[in-house]
Amino acid sequence: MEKLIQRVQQANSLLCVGLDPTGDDQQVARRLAEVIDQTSPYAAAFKPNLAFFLSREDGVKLLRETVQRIPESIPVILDGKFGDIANTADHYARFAYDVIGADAVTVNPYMGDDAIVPFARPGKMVFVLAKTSNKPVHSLQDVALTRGGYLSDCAAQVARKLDEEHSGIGLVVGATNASAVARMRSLSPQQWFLVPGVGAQGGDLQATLRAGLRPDGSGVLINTSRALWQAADAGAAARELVEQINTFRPTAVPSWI
Ligand SMILES: O=c1ccn([C@@H]2O[C@H](COP(=O)(O)O)[C@@H](O)[C@H]2O)c(=O)[nH]1
Repeated sequence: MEKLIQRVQQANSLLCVGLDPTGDDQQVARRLAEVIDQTSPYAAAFKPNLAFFLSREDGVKLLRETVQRIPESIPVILDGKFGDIANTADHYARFAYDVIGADAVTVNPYMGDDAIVPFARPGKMVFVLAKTSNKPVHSLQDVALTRGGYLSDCAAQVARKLDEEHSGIGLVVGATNASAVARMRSLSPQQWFLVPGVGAQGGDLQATLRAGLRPDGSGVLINTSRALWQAADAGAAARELVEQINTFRPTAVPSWI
């Protein structure tokens, strides 16, 4: 978390650059290098999605090389949506942190605390799926509880409890439902949110930031993947997005000026 906070301050950015590489192997290697190099000045974090690498023959090698290309000062969140019993989760954690060199992961909380805790190593961050961005059917997350609230609230409560015990536990909250973002923020006033859904999924940036930003103008990482991958100039697109995000937060002078 310290690395993330330092980077957010250094770049004056809450942008998470998603890396969901598509195309043939040669194109992908070239485009990954281009996107990383062009967007690095504006990135608070990078988020490679594991599926887009594992679907290639040399996917793990490509993922390692991708992470190695990212400047050391910028946190890498490996979006693997891991979630299994503790001894299996421990192997996923070794893969993410020791093999790949990630600073953080995404985890599916459905199997409970022991699916999450092995990832909570000192100096690492864990983003727990709470209210995801996909629409429209949330037959589990939107189940209404008899005590009030929704099943997704339980994920937020588990993440908050684990954050108090281990620190560095945040939430994944989709940008496609601003009122859910607000509800998650009321349940987790201090935790970091990883927020996908802006760009290709049509999430409302302004409404999301209004609902999700902490009073200090931080605590939210806005992820966008396809919109940057497909941009003619990924650097310009990233910069523009950072500027839009910063109009909704108290800003310092960006480092790139
Ligand atoms: O709720 C979630 C959790 C994760 N994702 C992931 O984020 C990116 C979004 O990509 P876009 O191209 O910006 O739509 C992708 O890797 C998803 O797997 C999510 O979208 N929603």
